[in-house]
Parts: sequence; C-alpha cells; structure tokens
Amino acid sequence: MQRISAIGKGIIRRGSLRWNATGTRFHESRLVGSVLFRDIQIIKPQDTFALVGSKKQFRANSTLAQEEEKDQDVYQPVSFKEYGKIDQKTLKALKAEFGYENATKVQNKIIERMPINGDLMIKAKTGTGKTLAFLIAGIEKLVQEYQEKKVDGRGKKREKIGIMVVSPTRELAFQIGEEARRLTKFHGFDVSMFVGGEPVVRQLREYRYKNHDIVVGTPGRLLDVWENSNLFRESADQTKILIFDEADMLLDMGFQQEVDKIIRLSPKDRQTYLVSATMSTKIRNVATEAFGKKDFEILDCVEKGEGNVLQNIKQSYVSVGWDKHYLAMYSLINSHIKKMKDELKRGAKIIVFLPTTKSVQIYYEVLNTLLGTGRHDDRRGARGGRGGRYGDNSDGVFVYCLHGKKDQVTRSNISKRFRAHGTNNTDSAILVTSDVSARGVDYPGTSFVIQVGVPGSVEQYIHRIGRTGRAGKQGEGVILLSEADQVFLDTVEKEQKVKIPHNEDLDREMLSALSNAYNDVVAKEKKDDVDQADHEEPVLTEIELNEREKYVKEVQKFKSKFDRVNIDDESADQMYTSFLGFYTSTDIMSKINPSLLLTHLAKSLLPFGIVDTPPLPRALRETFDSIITKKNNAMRRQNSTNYNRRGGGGFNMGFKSNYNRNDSFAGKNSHKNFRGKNFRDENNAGFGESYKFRDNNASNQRGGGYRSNDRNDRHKGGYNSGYSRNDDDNLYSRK
Ligand SMILES: Nc1ncnc2c1ncn2[C@@H]1O[C@H](COP(=O)(O)OP(=O)(O)OP(=O)(O)O)[C@@H](O)[C@H]1O
Repeated sequence: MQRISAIGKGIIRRGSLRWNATGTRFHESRLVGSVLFRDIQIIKPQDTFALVGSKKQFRANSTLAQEEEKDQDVYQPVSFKEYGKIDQKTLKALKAEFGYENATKVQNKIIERMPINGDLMIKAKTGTGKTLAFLIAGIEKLVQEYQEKKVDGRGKKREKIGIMVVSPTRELAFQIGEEARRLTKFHGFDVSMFVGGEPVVRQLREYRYKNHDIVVGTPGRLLDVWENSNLFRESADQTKILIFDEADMLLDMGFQQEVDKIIRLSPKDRQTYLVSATMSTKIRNVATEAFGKKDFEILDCVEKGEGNVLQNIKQSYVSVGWDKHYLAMYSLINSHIKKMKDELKRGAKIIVFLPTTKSVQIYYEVLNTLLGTGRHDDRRGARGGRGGRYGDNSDGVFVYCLHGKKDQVTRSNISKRFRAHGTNNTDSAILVTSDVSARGVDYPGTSFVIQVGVPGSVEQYIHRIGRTGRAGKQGEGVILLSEADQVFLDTVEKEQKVKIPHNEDLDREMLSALSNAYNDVVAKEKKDDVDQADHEEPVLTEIELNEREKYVKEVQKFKSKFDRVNIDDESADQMYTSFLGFYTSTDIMSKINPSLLLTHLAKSLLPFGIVDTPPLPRALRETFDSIITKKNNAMRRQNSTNYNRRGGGGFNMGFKSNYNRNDSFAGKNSHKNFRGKNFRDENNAGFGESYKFRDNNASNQRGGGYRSNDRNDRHKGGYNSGYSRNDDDNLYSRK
C-alpha cells in the first residue's frame, strides 16, 4: 500500500492517481533522468506550495502521470470552514495570510477534536503542518476563554500567558513565532520571543508593554527569565497551555534539566501538548511526567507498521569512504542541479547535514569553493551577491553555512536568506549545516537532503530527511556511509521497516570510475614527482574502463577547484577528533566496529594531504577504550567459540593494533609508513595515496593563509572545546 500525503481539497482516484479538486488540481508522475519520481502538486500559484515550475511546465510533466498507478489510501482534505469550529478571524488569517483553504491530515485530526480540554501528544510525519495544527488548537482555546471572560484585543492588558511554546532551536522558535503572529493577526494577539543569543533586557522590556497571549522561546532562555524576572514569573506562573514542539528531542536529549524545571514551575492546571514526528518509547515514559501523571490523548497520524518517512521522499545511500566525500558530493549535487533544471526548469535547494560544527565549517569551505561563489557571502552583514558560475551550472549556486556557534544575528540572516531562495528561478542554493537545522525548520522548496555519515539516531535521520518533501512536494535524500557506518542501514530497516537502496545516480561502479579517473588526473599532473614504481595500475572492469574517459573531464574540473581549497592541518585534525567524539555519543556506536571506524574516519584527513591521525584528548581515548572493553565483554559472553576461532582478537585486537601503531594517538608523523600503506591497501588501488595531491608540507599549508578565522583558536583544545555545549539551543554540543 502506497500512501500519499497531500494537502488540498479533492479526491485522489484509485488507479488513476488523479486528484480532482474544486479550484485545485494535481497529480503527477514523472521521469527524471533514469529515476521515476512521483510528485503531487496543487496548481495554485498563490499557494506557498504551488510548486515547481510553471503551470505550462507542470502540464507537460503531468502527461507521465499515469505511469505509476498504485493503490492509494489517502486522507481527503476538508476545508477549514466546513468544521464550523474555527473562529472567523482565524479563518480569515488562514486564507489571507497563508492562502490555505484545507486542513492537512494532522490538522484535520486536531480540529475534529476541538475544543481540546485535556493534554495531547501529537505525532505526524515531517512537513505535514503540525505547527499550524497545534497553534490552531491553542489559539481557539484562548479565543474561547477570552470570549467567555469578555476580554478583547482592546480591553485590559492580558497578564497571564495564554500559550507558551518551547522549541529546541532558535530558528524553529522564530518560525513558530512568525506563524503565530500571522495566524492571530486579526485577533490582535501579541507574540513575545524569548530565545538565547539576543539581549534578554530588550526581550523583557518589550514584554512589559505587550499582552502575554503567546510566548515562544528556547528552554534555556525561558527558564532564565522565569527564574530571574518577576514580570515574567508572574505571567508564566499562570500559563494556560504549555506546548513542547519537537518534544522527543527536548525531553530525551540535551534539555532534560531545563524542561523538567519548566514543567515543575508551570501551574498544575495547565494543558500540555507534546508534538513531534517521532516519539520513542522512552519519550512516552517521560511524557507521563510532563503531563503531571494525568491521562493524555495520543493523536498518531502515522499508521501502524508504517515508517515515519513520507513516501514522496526518495531515500538512498551512497557507499563511500570519507576521503571521497567531496568528489561524491560534487557529482551528486551537480547531477541534482542539472536534473532540476532540465526537468522542472528551476534551481535546486539543497541541505547538507554534518555531525559537528568543525565539519560544517570545513565542508562549507570545500563546497563553496567547488560549487559556489568561493566568497563568504553568509557572513554577518555581508550583502548577498550572485552565486558562483562554475562548472556545468550556468546559473548561480549560493552556498551558506549555519551552525550553533555562529552569533544569532548571522544565524537569523542565513536562515532568512536560504528560506527566501525561490523555487521559480534557476539559481540554486546549498545550506551546509549541523543538526540546528534538523528539526522543525521549514525551508520551502528544499529538493535534496544529503547526510554525511551516520546521524545521532534513527529519529534524527527521519527529521533531517524530512526537511525535503514537505507540504506534499517531492523530495530526495541521500546518506553517505562508509563501510563502517553501514550497520545504520540495518537499524533503519529494523525500526522503520524500510530498506534504503543504493543511490542510482551515483552507484558503486560510477563512484569507482570517478575515483579511477581522479587517480589518472593526479598521476598525469604529478608524473614528474610521482614515483612510478609505487603507482600500481588498478585492475579495472570493462565498465570502469569505458566510463573512465567520460569521467576524466568532470574530475579535472573538480580537481582544479579542489586545488583552491585551503584547509590547515589544525582544522582538519579538529574535524577528525570531533567526528570521533560525535560517534561515541550516537546510538549506533554500540553496533559499529570501533577499529573499522577509526580506519575509515582517518581517511577524512587524506583530502587535505594528511596521513597521520592527530593525538586524541584523554577523555575521548578513555571513552573509546571503554566502548571496546564493553564490546569485547559482550562478544565473549555471546560467542566464545567464534571469538576463539578468530584468534582471541575480536574488536580489541583490531582496535589495539591500530591504536598502538598510532602511538596511542600521541604523536603525528611518527607512523607515516604504516598509515600510508594502510590507506593504500584500503583505497581502491591507490586512490587514497594519490589523493594526497597537495604538498604535505605542514608549514606550507599553514602559511597558505586559510584560517577559518579566529574561531579556530577556540577549538585548540580539540575534542573538549570543540565539542562542548555552549548555548541554550546548542543541543548536545555537536552544533
Ligand atoms: N493546511 C495547509 N495547507 C497548505 N500548506 C500547509 C498547510 N499547513 C501547513 N502547510 C505548510 O506545510 C509546510 C510544513 O508545515 P510544518 O512546518 O508545520 O510541518 P511539521 O509537520 O511541523 O514538520 P516538522 O516535523 O519538520 O516540524 C509549511 O511550509 C507550511 O506552511
């Protein structure tokens, strides 16, 4: 059974995949390159998700609609008006401010139950309109109360907080605040923001003169003002409705303490809503606490046995080593941009997720040089310019960098600018970011999500990939996994009942052909320097030989651009260390072979000409030691026969040998031979070795001028300082 998540008014006919609607019409299936995408669209230009391309283009595409005819079990949208439960002023805002006439599935479920008097747990897939769903429910409750108490917009100041929304990130808080403002425009409600990174004094000053209808904030700042400002405390102590958006993230990780306190401080007779696209079992237990042990209703819009990722998001993985990420991404992004332009006559909107701040900074530098302007247009106060005009993309490619260690003004700026990238012109935009952008944030028109390495959890994978395919649009998500990471695929399959296939646009053979072409280009360029005796000619398959020539051109372009990338040793080392730190904190670490992980992660240094892994901070080494000890104990218990047959080695053997040969990570440059050999052995006939196209002379590189500005200095402590949590919405330090 295939399910379509669709928003609009009409009927989808079984078998014909046709949506017939009053005033709206949509349906489509189309061939994009070799890949079949099914797309669902509402053709209504004034709609914010009247989608890709012109009407004419859409009609042209929709001739392919009948190609995919499958059983559909689809929610039939209901007009907001038809419920007869929504106040006229809210209805007016839904139409005038948002251009929406029909409720989405989750909105439908909530509106049907209105007025909501108890506590709620709301679960629905990403991008299906949960924000408006909980806002409508809360606002209508407030409107009802104000009517009963005869309070109107011009009356006495409303001192008690009507609705308090807690968001894990600042970007999401601003987004919710903005939607609340628009939705209550005709009610004359006030919305106040309390987020970290902005002057609290100013926030409180504004608050003093406002009605306290709706407050939106991040946990740290909300708690701060609750505990330290009488003005805020007096209003918050009487909060009527408390809403936790992305509740599982708030309650499960990072913010446990703050959230516990907010729950304790808020009045017992409040209503509570917990909202998310994912609700782990653990969260359901924690929720009991949040609801003050009262009964609560669960509104689950995901059917039993169904995965949490929308069907209109095409998922895939690419099996690729950390040394080849840039080449793989260059190819994937270029072909996605081309596909969007050829098929839909629009630019691409791409989000690239990295696990740590340091890696966001480095991948941004590289992608900006490879595909964008190469300038740092996203700096605070910088004015936007045209994007790059490189490579096959004759239109601009704007590359942005966003993570939790940027100051708030810059973060808001970048977020605004990336959001504004339209879907109706041929410029493309790439946002290189951390998990600050993983949850809840709505960047309309995002067509492609790339995840680099494993995410923190399966839930995080779902939220990240959910930044595309929103509001019924089509989307595509790719995850780059090394051999060590691929246990993640089994976990997704087990938990989500979805098998993620290998990417068709960049299959194994093509990737290998690209790598070989790369080797050829490097070998040619270096023919005077390279010791030919050392350069083993790889044995190629027939396909590889044929494709080889084809890819040489693309690879030459890639290389000439990559040669301009200037990442210093220190930054690359910090990235490597931060990756290890990140892995130790993930759910998946318990399933990963640590020695394999170390070998693979070390390859992330190769593109920058570094063949030695840096010394690790003690805390991180100890964490790794304990992971290995635990794994070995578990292995011994579980399978002593196998263990013995493997010579008693197990993980310990594998890890220790690397570990020791790396001089316990204590010294660089002392084990070059081992490391160089190791990579050569593992890298497709010498790809890793020849990837050292840059002069590996540390002083040259350092003198090269690349410094990702003073921020580097803050990371000098490596793992510890680069990885520590430093603000209220920094989640668990990876941002
Ligand atoms: N009734 C509607 N009709 C059309 N579009 C809608 C409707 N409701 C919401 N949308 C749009 O759908 C998109 C996704 O909505 P929203 O951000 O609320 O999703 P979400 O379910 O909260 O996703 P996430 O789980 O990622 O937080 C937004 O662009 C929003 O404006």
